[in-house]
Amino acid sequence: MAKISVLGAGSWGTALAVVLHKNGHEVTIWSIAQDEIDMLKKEREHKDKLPGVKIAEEIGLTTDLKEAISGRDMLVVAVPSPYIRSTAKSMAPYVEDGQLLVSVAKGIEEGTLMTLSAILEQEIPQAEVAVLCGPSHAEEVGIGLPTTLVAGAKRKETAELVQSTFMNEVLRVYTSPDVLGMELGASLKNVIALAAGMADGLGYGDNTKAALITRGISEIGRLALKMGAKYETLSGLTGIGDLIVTCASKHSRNRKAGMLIGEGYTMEEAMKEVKMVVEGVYSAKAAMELSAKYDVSMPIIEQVNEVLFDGKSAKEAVMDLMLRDKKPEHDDLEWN
Ligand SMILES: NC(=O)C1=CN([C@@H]2O[C@H](COP(=O)(O)OP(=O)(O)OC[C@H]3O[C@@H](n4cnc5c(N)ncnc54)[C@H](OP(=O)(O)O)[C@@H]3O)[C@@H](O)[C@H]2O)C=CC1
Ligand SMILES: O=C(CO)COP(=O)(O)O
Repeated sequence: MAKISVLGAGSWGTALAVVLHKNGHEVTIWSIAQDEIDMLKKEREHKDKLPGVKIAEEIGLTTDLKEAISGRDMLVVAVPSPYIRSTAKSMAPYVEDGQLLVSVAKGIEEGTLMTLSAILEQEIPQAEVAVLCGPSHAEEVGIGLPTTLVAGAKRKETAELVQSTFMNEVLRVYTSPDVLGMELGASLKNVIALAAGMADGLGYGDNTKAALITRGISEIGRLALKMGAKYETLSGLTGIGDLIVTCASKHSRNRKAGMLIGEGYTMEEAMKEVKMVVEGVYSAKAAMELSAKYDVSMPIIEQVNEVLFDGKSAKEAVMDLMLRDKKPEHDDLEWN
């Protein structure tokens, strides 16, 4: 049995805390927000963000970061990407040498273009950092529906430790050394999911969705490979797998926000309506900057940026995608 704290009491942090407690670990949830912790202590359920999932009495709840970190075998970092750096800075003084941090959030930092594990490593150099992601909505993990994830780390033993800590009969965890590929897949898919949602909001059909998923992984893959990620990762659970679930699921926050924008909401109105974090909005500009930096064409992500930040209508964005210059499906396939 390990002593584990989950930092971030949103839907994902809560669902993972419930899993870890069911796996027999001693679990504490930390949140920056006192009112959230007070509510969770009273209700033992996150009624807004994860209704129907009970938080057992044995799961500790605190806003005291030092208490949450000291003496823990593992710290699961589940705060949304815009707060990763500030949370890491606050954590740093309390993290012991070699203490294991598992990043479960998805995003790329605007400006620095850094992945979240890289931010944790920069701010808390004494820590050992791993990532855990894959096609997984908190709503389904929280009630124990069969789900697969991937634990990534530089060291095989670290990935295997994360694997055995989270794995159970309804949560199958694989391992991977390709942390960069995992994090790029996990964060960029959110931007494509906004586009998939917009298509739904416009009343388009399954053909459009399939096109966005397929051409979406194609542009994510182009960039990720150029940045050093592995092809296998993009064709695996944290690449195409996560993209499929986010573009198709009724639980997806990014798809929901996109759908509202397709129906005519502004980005701000859509984010307010979804209530939970819409990570694709925060990663969209970073994705565009990466596309320029690595000189990779990312037409869907470009159109999503124009809709989010330049006032372009979703319908016009789809038209612009359809009317791009004629081209082969795969640039590098040769005719005999
Ligand atoms: N939900 C899911 O199914 C999955 C989510 N993820 C990823 O996990 C991450 C967390 O998502 P999720 O749990 O859904 O998010 P939620 O929107 O459900 O929760 C966000 C949490 O962050 C807290 N928060 C707000 N401001 C700060 C701050 N300044 N510093 C630290 N924490 C703050 C919120 O507190 P308050 O409520 O008080 O505002 C809340 O507890 C995201 O990167 C997401 O992409 C990954 C896989 C699945
Ligand atoms: O990353 C997630 C699921 O894998 C959460 O984001 P969405 O809710 O937008 O799908």
